[in-house]
Amino acid sequence: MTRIETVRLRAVLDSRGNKTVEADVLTESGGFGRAAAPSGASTGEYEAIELPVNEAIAAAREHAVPRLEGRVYAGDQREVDETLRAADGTEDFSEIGANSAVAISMAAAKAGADVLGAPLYQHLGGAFRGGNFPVPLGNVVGGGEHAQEATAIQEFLAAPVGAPSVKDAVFANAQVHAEIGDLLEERDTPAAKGDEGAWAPPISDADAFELVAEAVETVEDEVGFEIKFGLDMAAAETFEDGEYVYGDEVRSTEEQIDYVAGLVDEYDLAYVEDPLDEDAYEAFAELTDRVGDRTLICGDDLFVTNVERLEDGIEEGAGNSILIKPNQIGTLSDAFDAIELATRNGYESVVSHRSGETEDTTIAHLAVATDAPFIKTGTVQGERTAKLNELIRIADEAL
Ligand SMILES: C=C(OP(=O)(O)O)C(=O)O
Ligand SMILES: [Mg+2]
Repeated sequence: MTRIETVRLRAVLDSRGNKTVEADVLTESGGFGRAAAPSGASTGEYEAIELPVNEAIAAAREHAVPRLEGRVYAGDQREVDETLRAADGTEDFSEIGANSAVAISMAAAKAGADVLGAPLYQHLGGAFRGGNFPVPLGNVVGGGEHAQEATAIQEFLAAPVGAPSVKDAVFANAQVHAEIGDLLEERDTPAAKGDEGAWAPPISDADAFELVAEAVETVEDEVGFEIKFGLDMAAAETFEDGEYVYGDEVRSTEEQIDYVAGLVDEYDLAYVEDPLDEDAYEAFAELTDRVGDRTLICGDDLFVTNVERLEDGIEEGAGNSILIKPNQIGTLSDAFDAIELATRNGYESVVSHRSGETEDTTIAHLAVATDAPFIKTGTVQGERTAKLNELIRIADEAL
């Protein structure tokens, strides 16, 4: 019933104005799914390979599309994704591009859901999913690789952990974003916005901590539930010759661990992503030992949504949380496997967007389908609100 009839690929624009791959999957019974690949700026060294868009499309048309059309069922996600892997023939999708692979994988999932007449999260997660919603981590101030002349730390994230509903959480994050805009104006601090719509003021990290702490406290009082905040330190981007270089601050590994542990306690951080380099399993484990009982230490560039890297992390006790970005690994099945392995081992999953995004909403469904406790998908700007509004619709059973 869900046999794939046609796969169409095209180049479309992402939120940075770069080209990205969009896929349409049509089934013989009239099912339709469309999805587009996101794209990172602070990409991990061990991510699957994103090819130049025209190359990715040409290679996928040559190697993957003929194996899918008329042969594979869109409703059988494992078979779709195994076919993509077989068509590619490499570990890292360097033949057809992880951008083509993930677009086709997600489009097939949507076509499968369409034929079944079920929302995507239910097709992916089964009949018992849809009751739990992720806490959205909202990027409100940022810099690093996402904005020039701004904070050295890549992302300051609002974390409305006490919100009674996903809708309240989404609105609270937007309130924190607005409050920071007001505070910056009051202080005559000019601020552009970074790739994800977060404020990108030309201030030090220390000033940004005070700014975010004040905004979070104000909004917490207004909404009446607990809002914490967290960070994506994207430390692999700042690791040079064995040292962490954040603006004028240079720290050894031990100093970086002390610094982050101090921040966790001073600001009661709920979440710290990539506080250390992408190869620093041991240092991750040391930091997790020190503060893992009171905060999430999340691996993004460390784990790159890769089951093998996560297995190594579990063995060493590195982190207690994994960022899940389907395009880092290339297919939805791989992303599912990483989430399931994480859950079985007490690691929290944070389903995530990329800094370059489209209006695609697949990750909202993936988070609900897997009961992921967190989603990181921005705060404002259309390509971010597309996912947030989809979460609200899912909660409202309005799909
Ligand atoms: C979303 C992120 O940025 P990018 O997509 O640039 O890797 C991140 O580092 O978590
Ligand atoms: Mg990150």
